[in-house]
Amino acid sequence: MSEQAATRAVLERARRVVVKIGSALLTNDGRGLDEAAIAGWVDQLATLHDRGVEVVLVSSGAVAEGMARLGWMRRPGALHELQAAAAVGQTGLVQCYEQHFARFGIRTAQILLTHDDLSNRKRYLNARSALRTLLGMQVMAIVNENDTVVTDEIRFGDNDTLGALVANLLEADALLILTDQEGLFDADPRHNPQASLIHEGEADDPRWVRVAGDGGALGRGGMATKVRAARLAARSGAVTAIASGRQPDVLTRLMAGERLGTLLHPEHAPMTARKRWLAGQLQVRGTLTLDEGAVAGLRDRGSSLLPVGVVKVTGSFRRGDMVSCVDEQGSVIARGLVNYDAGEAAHILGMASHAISSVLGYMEAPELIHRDNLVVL
Ligand SMILES: Nc1ncnc2c1ncn2[C@@H]1O[C@H](COP(=O)(O)OP(=O)(O)O)[C@@H](O)[C@H]1O
Ligand SMILES: N[C@@H](CCC(=O)OP(=O)(O)O)C(=O)O
Repeated sequence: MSEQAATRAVLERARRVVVKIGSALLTNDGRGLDEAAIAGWVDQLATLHDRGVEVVLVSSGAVAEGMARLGWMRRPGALHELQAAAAVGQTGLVQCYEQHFARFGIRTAQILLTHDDLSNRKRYLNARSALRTLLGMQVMAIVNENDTVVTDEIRFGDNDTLGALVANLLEADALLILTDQEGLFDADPRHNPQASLIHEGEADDPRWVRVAGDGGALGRGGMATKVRAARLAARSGAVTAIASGRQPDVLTRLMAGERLGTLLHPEHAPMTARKRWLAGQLQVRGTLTLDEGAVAGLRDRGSSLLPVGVVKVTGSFRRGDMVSCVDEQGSVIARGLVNYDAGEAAHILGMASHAISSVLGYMEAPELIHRDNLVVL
């Protein structure tokens, strides 16, 4: 078997998949939901469901449908208006899916998540067990961001990231991202008609970040967030396909191993669930700059981060917050939950751990970040 065929066969074997359908595709050129297209994807999802593939759907479209229902021609800039449009549109979105899945006797459930839900460990575990239970009951879960309650600071914004985190949560075999382009091109085809499609590659390949641009008028993150989503999904071992939702039978063809769209596969062994949860956190409260020895310790030996390897502390964080670890050139090396607040960390940086109690008057822990709470990126 050729290497390409072997790669595509991953999808033939996939038993649990997350399918993400983007705004750019769902929304009939900004005139509300494209119901005929939705009916077509539901037909394919029902086929996969009948074959015993476990599917979770991440669907955008609430804001666009809300705008159409409210008669708004332009996407509002103000957050409270976006929240209102999402509230109006989300009911229509789920109703549309529900009606079409009912043709196949498939029950549906709506799950609205925020970044907070996935960063709080307890709520993350709750979301995971609810989704697993729904899968066990063969219910089609339809996930979206809970746009009505998020603020700019804590929103995913695009649904690619949300799709990847759901793939992580469920340890899905694949993330299938449907959009309005055939896949990832070596330049944005909206501006470069000569751009050519990338068929296969590794999710972590730095070249993809350079070629992936932003989104169109309807979508949010463009290819940049799809490439990032593929990297996130790879952390739990999932392969990501990016393909055009307008291709007839795109989902069933992808799952039959057909060479459609772009396939980005994981290069490394999957991280543990806890490390993935750490890696998925978006809110970072500060930065620790590490010397060369500490960078090598984290990268090559999986060590904890000790104060002696830190040369600079920035930001205002408390014990237990997420901080970023960078090298002296500013490249991000790792991320983790810190054992000391910013003021304490600034006092003990560069010191041997046995000196912590004499400087601070106490010692919470000998390391600034324990290796169990640290994820190397
Ligand atoms: N390298 C690239 N390859 C393909 N599409 C790209 C690339 N860079 C930017 N894009 C743009 O990304 C858009 C898809 O993303 P987006 O508009 O966010 O859609 P969705 O709502 O489906 O997530 C495409 O319409 C395309 O113009
Ligand atoms: N949560 C938003 C979707 C955000 C969005 O458009 O994301 P994307 O489909 O990734 O471009 C909505 O339902 O309108």
